[in-house]
Amino acid sequence: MDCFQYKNGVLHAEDVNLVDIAQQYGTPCYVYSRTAIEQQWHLFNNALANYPHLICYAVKANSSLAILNVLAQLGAGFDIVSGGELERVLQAGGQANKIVFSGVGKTVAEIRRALEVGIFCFNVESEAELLRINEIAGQIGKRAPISLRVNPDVDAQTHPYISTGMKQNKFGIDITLAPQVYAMAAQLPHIDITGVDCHIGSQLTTITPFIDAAQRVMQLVEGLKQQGITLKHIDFGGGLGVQYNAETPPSVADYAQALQSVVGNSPYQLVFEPGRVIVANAGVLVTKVEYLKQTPDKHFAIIDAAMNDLIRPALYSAWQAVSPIAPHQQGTLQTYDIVGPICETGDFLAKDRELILQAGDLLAIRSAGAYGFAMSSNYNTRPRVAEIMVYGRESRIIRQREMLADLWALESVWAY
Ligand SMILES: Cc1ncc(COP(=O)(O)O)c(C=O)c1O
Ligand SMILES: N[C@@H](CCCC[NH3+])C(=O)O
Repeated sequence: MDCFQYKNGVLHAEDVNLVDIAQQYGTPCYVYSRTAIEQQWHLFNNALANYPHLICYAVKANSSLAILNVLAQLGAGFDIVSGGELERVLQAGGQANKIVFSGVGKTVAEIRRALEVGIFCFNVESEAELLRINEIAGQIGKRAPISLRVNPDVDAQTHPYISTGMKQNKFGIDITLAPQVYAMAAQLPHIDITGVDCHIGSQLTTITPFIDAAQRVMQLVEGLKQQGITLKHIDFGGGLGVQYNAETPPSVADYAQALQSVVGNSPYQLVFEPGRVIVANAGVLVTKVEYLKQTPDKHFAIIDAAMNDLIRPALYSAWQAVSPIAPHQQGTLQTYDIVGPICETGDFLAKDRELILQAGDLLAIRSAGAYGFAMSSNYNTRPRVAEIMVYGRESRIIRQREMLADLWALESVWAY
């Protein structure tokens, strides 16, 4: 079920009218549908029902405590990439023993804390990191569960900035070198080898790169067995794409089926790290048109949200749908660039959209639940916006709009 639908000519989040949301909480604001998140979770979980599995939601996609809490209650594990994300997950009620820790730059303090709370596994991205984890585990009298994140050199056919599984990327350990790094790990006194991991990129819309990578990982796993190294789990990362526009990403069921068939009847626990597919289409950014502006060349709709609130269009030329919340029944269709008030030409949320608009209209930027608020900033001294969660007929504020004083609370002037 699509949780964002028009009812009586007004866009709703579940049963809540988005005009009412804008009045109650102000604009801009992010609005998330709790039901949509739950639906996506169940879709993913059910698709893996026949296999022992652990779904570790990728916290970076949307790390709001309320969203982490919804997923924790559903039994999710979490994929984290920083000490900050670790504390967020614990704060939101997530279980430490369902956390995988990815990322190329884990610090001493982050590793120590993860060992102390007892995470499921470190996804190790280099030999140097492996040695560091071994040393810290030794110092505090623990054994560290690890998997190597391997780089299978597969083209994920996505935007180059979010492709991670090619030789020239900084991520993972070259898969051809992995057998020798596993051999080294097996000799380290404070390391427990538990699995293997691979994440080749984000917003993948075809299944072939996933299958290519999985086949390479399975070859490695077979080779390791001959070396006397038996794994317990295989982590296929995240990356499944969603529909923003005309993409036709594989369904969750087809994706899960394809990967399970590569693994066959092997006795491994399968781990996944989905982010976007769980939350992207569960959120919208609600914004108001401040002005309409016409130049000899163009029509602009200047809105109260900007690239600091949602950077994906500026950063990746990403396309996200723009829906009028209470569309006009009549008026003139114009082709608008939807732009923010920030002093950058790259400050656009959408380009060339055919809309009937007036100043004061409310718009919903769709598919904004993933990598939206999480990537927002205070550029141009703009307070980060409020976040609202909707469930059925109810809405709650899950993050207050920042106040200006918050923005300089940590600063001081140097009176000289
Ligand atoms: C290691 C890792 N796991 C999981 C994800 C989640 O990816 P996605 O949101 O595309 O599912 C990412 C981001 O691409 C990542 O870097
Ligand atoms: N931030 C990216 C996804 C990056 C995934 C991080 N590994 C996006 O908005 O599409």
